[in-house]
Amino acid sequence: MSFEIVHTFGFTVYFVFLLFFVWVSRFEKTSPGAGWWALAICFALLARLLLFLILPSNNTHPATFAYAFFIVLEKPFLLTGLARFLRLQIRERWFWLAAAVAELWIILAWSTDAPPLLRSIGYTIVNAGFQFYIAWLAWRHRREVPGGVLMLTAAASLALGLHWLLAPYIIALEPAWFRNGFVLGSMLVLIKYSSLLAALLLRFQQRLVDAEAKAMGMAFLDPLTGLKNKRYMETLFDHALLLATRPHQLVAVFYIDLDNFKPINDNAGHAVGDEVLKTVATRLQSHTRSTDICARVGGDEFIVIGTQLEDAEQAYDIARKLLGQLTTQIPVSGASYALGASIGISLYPKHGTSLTELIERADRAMYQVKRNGKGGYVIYDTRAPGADAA
Ligand SMILES: Nc1nc2c(ncn2[C@@H]2O[C@H](COP(=O)(O)OP(=O)(O)OP(=O)(O)O)[C@@H](O)[C@H]2O)c(=O)[nH]1
Repeated sequence: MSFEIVHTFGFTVYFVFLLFFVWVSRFEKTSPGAGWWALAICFALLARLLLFLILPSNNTHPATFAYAFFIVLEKPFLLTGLARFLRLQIRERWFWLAAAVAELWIILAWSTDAPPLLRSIGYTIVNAGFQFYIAWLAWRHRREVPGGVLMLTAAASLALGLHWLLAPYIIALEPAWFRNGFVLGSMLVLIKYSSLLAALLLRFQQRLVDAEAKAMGMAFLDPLTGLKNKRYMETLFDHALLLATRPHQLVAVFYIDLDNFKPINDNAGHAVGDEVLKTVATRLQSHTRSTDICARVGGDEFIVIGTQLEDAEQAYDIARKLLGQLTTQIPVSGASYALGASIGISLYPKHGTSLTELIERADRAMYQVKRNGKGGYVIYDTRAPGADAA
């Protein structure tokens, strides 16, 4: 490949990356780093451009000087970008100090016309050191970005570090390697910047997904108990779940209202009341199937939807089990509290085919238990006073 083609390809790709980084840095809520990486790639681009413009003059001296000078400047920007992106508490001034020492070396070595190997050794060590440090940081924090892209950053940086250390010796032994080394280095640089760009975009996407999940959680979960809330039952509950039951199977809706919860609040305080409600939620959840739904729909009111029941008798068994759990003393901060519960039950499809209908009938059945002295369970009965005509 000719010198011009290699470089033109290199500039174009670097320039596109520069635009990408600038573009991504302008997204609101993007992790920091993109702006620093845009600056870093600017220096890599500038170094290449100068090499391209000066080298054809057949005087390699100013070309390699300019290249060395600008390629060193890329590194502290690159590392600062990574430190900011990963929110690392590291002393960034050491990056700039190392870069300043390398620049001083370059100026002194070139102005005193030191032999090529001596000229390059100072800045190749600093460049390689930066690359190894980037590789180590990216590897250490590889789990913080999905998709393992930071592992790619680490691998490309490690390879670039080795490249920087070995290339001057290889070129001294085999001058024809200069162009191959340049192409190889450019490829590794591109892999590294691609992985950093991917890391930015993946983290951006991860934050969106997390924010969405949090918003959904806040909207449809009860903040105290972590159970589903009333809004979930009204808007998100999948009615198809009820209908998905196999033939000859039932779904039972249990409307649970705690008995004598108010005195706990009044005597022991709201905070203890809250702990009691949390224990109730845990007990309901741990004594129902994972396919069942547990929700808190009011202060001390809960709904459990039991799916795939064989017969109505099984609904009684569940109600008995839940009642047993709720009447077992609840320990909070060294004291123990006694509760009771009134449970009304409705069955799909016998008492309704929509969740609203089933909840309303289970609620009525629950009130029947309350009226009869609390502490029990009953299945909705169309013949009971206040029930709809069958
Ligand atoms: N600690 C706590 N209490 C709550 C919360 N939400 C509602 N409550 C209280 O729960 C109580 C519910 O009232 P009731 O259902 O009449 O109380 P109860 O003693 O169980 O009455 P019965 O159902 O007739 O047995 C009220 O005192 C509300 O203030 C909450 O999030 N935390």
